Amino acid sequence: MKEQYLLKVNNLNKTFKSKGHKIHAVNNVSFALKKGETLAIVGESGSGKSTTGRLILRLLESDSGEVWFKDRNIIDLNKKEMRKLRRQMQIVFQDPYGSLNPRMTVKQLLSEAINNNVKYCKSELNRKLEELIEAIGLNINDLNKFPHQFSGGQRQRIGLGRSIASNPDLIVCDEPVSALDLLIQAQILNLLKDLQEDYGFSYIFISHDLSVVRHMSDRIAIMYQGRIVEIGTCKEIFENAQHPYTRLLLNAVLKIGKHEEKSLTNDSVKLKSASNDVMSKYSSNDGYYKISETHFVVREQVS
Ligand SMILES: Nc1ncnc2c1ncn2[C@@H]1O[C@H](COP(=O)(O)OP(=O)(O)OP(=O)(O)O)[C@@H](O)[C@H]1O
Repeated sequence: MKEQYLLKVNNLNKTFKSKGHKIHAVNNVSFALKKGETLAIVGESGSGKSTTGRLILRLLESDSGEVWFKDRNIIDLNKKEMRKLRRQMQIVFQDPYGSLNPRMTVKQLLSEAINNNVKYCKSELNRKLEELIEAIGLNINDLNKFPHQFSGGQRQRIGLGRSIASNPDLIVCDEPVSALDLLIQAQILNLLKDLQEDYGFSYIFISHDLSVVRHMSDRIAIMYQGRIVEIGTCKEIFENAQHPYTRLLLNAVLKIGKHEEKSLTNDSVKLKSASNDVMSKYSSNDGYYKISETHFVVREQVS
C-alpha cells in the first residue's frame, strides 16, 4: 500500500442470510482514506453503511476483500493482534447510552478507555483525564457523575471521549448526531472538527443525511444497496453529481430551500419509493437491483 493512505479497502464483501433470503449487504466496496481526511459514507437506511464500518474495524468478519490499515491487511491478523490494533481504530455510535455502562462514573468510563491495553500510573492517568474532559467540552466536576445525569449531546461527548482516549488514527462515526436535535447536532459536529484539527484523526463519517456531512467531509461516497455508486470530493458531489441516485439524495436536501438546509432523507419511506423509481432502470427481472459498473462513478482512481 502506498504511504499516503491510512486505510485502503479493496473489494470488501458481506452477505447475510435472513429468513431464507440472501442479502448482499456490502458488495465489492473499495475506497481509500488519507491521514487526517474525512470520508463520508451516505445512503438510505439498509444501504450497507454500518456493515461497511463494522467490517473495517473487524467488529464483523467479511466474506472476502482486504482492509489495509497502515501497512497491514488487518483481515489476516489474529484476535490478539487485532485487540492491540483496536486502540488505533475506534467507533462512535449513534446512541452512546447503549454503550456506556450505567453503573460506571464518567471517570471510570474514561479511565477504562485510557487504560485499554496500556497501564498508566495514577498521576499520568489523572493528567490524561483532565486533558480528555476538557477536550470533549465537559467539566472536571462531571467526572464523578453517571451517564443518566447527562443530556443526549453530553452523553455523545462522553462516548467521543472514550473513542479518542487511546489517541487513535481512525474513528468510524456511525450516525453520531442523528439522535440529537439540530442545535446539539451542530455542536457535536463542531467538536468532531475541532478534535480532528487538534489530534489529526481520520474519520469515516456514516450518515443517511447529505446535509449533515456537507461541512464535515473532504470526500463523499454514495452507497446504494451494498455498492458505492459514486465517490468524489464534497464539491464534486454537491455541484456536479453524476449518478442519478446521488442527484436524488441531493434533491431531497435542496427541496427544502436555500435558507433552511435540512434533509428530507429522514423521511425514508418517501426516499425509498423515489429511489426505487430512479433505480428501476438498473433493475433486473429477479427483483434485485443491479447497478451496472458503467454507472459507478469514480473521479479519482486510487492505487
Ligand atoms: N446481522 C444481520 N443479519 C441479517 N441482516 C443484516 C444484519 N446486519 C445488517 N443486515 C442487513 O444488511 C443490510 C445493510 O444493513 P446496514 O445496517 O449496514 O445498513 P445501513 O445503511 O447502515 O442502514 P441504517 O442506517 O438503517 O443502519 C440491510 O438489509 C440489513 O437488514
